[in-house]
Amino acid sequence: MTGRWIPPREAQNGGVTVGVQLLVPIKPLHLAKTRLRTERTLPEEHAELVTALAMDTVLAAATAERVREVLVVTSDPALTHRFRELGVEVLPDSPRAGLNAALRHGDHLLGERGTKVRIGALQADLPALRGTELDGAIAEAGSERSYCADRQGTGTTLLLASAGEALRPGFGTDSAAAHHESGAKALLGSWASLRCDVDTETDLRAAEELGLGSHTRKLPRGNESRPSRSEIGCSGMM
Ligand SMILES: Nc1nc2c(ncn2[C@@H]2O[C@H](COP(=O)(O)OP(=O)(O)OP(=O)(O)O)[C@@H](O)[C@H]2O)c(=O)[nH]1
Ligand SMILES: C=C(OP(=O)(O)O)C(=O)O
Repeated sequence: MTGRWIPPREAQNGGVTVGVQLLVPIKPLHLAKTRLRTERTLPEEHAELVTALAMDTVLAAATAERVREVLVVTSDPALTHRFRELGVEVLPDSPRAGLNAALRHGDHLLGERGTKVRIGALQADLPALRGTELDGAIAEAGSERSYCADRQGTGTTLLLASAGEALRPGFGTDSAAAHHESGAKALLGSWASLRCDVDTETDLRAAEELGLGSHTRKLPRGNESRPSRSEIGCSGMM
């Protein structure tokens, strides 16, 4: 895909930039979303799936009125190329630095630019995301540090810093509780598309029921008829 998608919004309100800058972290493709991989998954198929999930997430987030800009944080060269082709800014990450380190790094880089913006983090695996639901969550957050839990209630799909503050990400196991303990307000709206992060096949089916974005929707599904990687003599890491 080529061509610019949607330019960052330049709205200003008394010198303060309006809207949230959302950081979307993505692991290198061969390391990401291991729970969606089976023995039968080909490396290039897996890379396409992870890319499609992230593209649908980023493109949907960019349609939200309350989002000024979406920035991908990754060290993956193919992802960097794909997103830059779309006109999405990509911030560099150091390989294997970890999710929270990647987000702190992105927050720091944006802070160095000196614009007074509100920072948030959005998971890259929300392929059914609707911009209107993201808008609803940002509206409910008001100016407070806030988080949106995933549909299981344990993880976090969206973290918003309060305006002018650092993000202080606490992603990882039980991050919803960690963000709650850090003083963030729980966002309680019933935004199914914002809560449906995709870690497993079951999650992917749930996202499918909500309506997948166009990149994920067009991928072939099901690989039961194909021989497994060991059957065709593949070994080692993807
Ligand atoms: N830039 C960056 N992103 C990361 C890093 N670690 C995790 N992420 C991203 O953070 C998001 C949340 O992570 P998970 O939902 O656990 O996804 P995952 O680690 O790819 O999936 P599993 O291998 O199944 O655990 C995903 O979009 C990851 O790609 C990192 O070190 N750097
Ligand atoms: C890292 C997280 O994602 P997941 O629970 O989807 O692995 C998180 O929610 O903090």
